Amino acid sequence: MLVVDGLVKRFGGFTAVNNVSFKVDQGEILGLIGPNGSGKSTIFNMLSGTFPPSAGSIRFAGTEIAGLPPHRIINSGIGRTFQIPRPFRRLSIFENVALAGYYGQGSHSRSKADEAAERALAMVGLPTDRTASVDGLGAAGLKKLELAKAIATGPKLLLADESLGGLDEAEMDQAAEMLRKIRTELGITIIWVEHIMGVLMRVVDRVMVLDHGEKISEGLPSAVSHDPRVIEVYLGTDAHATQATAAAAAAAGSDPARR
Ligand SMILES: Nc1ncnc2c1ncn2[C@@H]1O[C@H](COP(=O)(O)OP(=O)(O)OP(=O)(O)O)[C@@H](O)[C@H]1O
Repeated sequence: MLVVDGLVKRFGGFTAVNNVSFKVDQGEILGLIGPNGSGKSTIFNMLSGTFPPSAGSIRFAGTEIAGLPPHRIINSGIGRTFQIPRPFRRLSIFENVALAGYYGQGSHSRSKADEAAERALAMVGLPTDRTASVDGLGAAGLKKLELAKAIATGPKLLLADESLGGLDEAEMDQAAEMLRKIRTELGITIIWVEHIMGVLMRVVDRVMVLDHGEKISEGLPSAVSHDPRVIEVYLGTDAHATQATAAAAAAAGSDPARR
């Protein structure tokens, strides 16, 4: 579905992403991890058209999209969430999501945008009435709103920049379950950037690890969590817990009822 080849991003003389290649298959959840500043958001920004790559190719569903503007990319079926939710505070929850739906579909039908908003809000478990205010939402609610906005754009591929940092255990579990549901029920392929390995490793099919803008590891969670380089640059003292989570997820994954 997505084939990225030799992706490079330079900011002046600084190379933030250096010759990164990877593929994502239809229906997959790929975890994208790495230390702060390793280039994860920069990759998302290139995939979503926020800025053009300095070099390299991004093929989505067979079409080259590198360097296209964000509205063209969103209309082609790539949606994204942002780490820091910034909803329009003067609009209701519904209006925020409907606006995203209106922008994302490209065809500019108000009724289709409203329908997309209703479906997306029901999916994430937020009120579908037209007047509920954004002001009542806490951290978990704002993240749901962010997801609903992305879903309303009708993506085939979702770039989820989650950052579950501010949430409690139950809310994190719910957010992880939500991504699974989005994949299973809506058939949306997902790339997920998240620092909390105890949640991410339970959900993803594969993991790709960046360090200083370069891909240093890629594979099944169980294998990547044992990779000495990944432990050295990223997992550190979390390595054992991460390995245990990945092993438990692999065991659960062989049970079809859990997939
Ligand atoms: N617009 C920009 N101009 C200059 N440098 C930038 C720009 N955007 C990102 N960078 C630099 O590129 C590097 C990669 O940043 P990026 O935000 O992609 O990392 P990240 O892996 O997403 O980090 P985090 O986990 O903290 O979100 C960093 O050194 C950052 O300072």
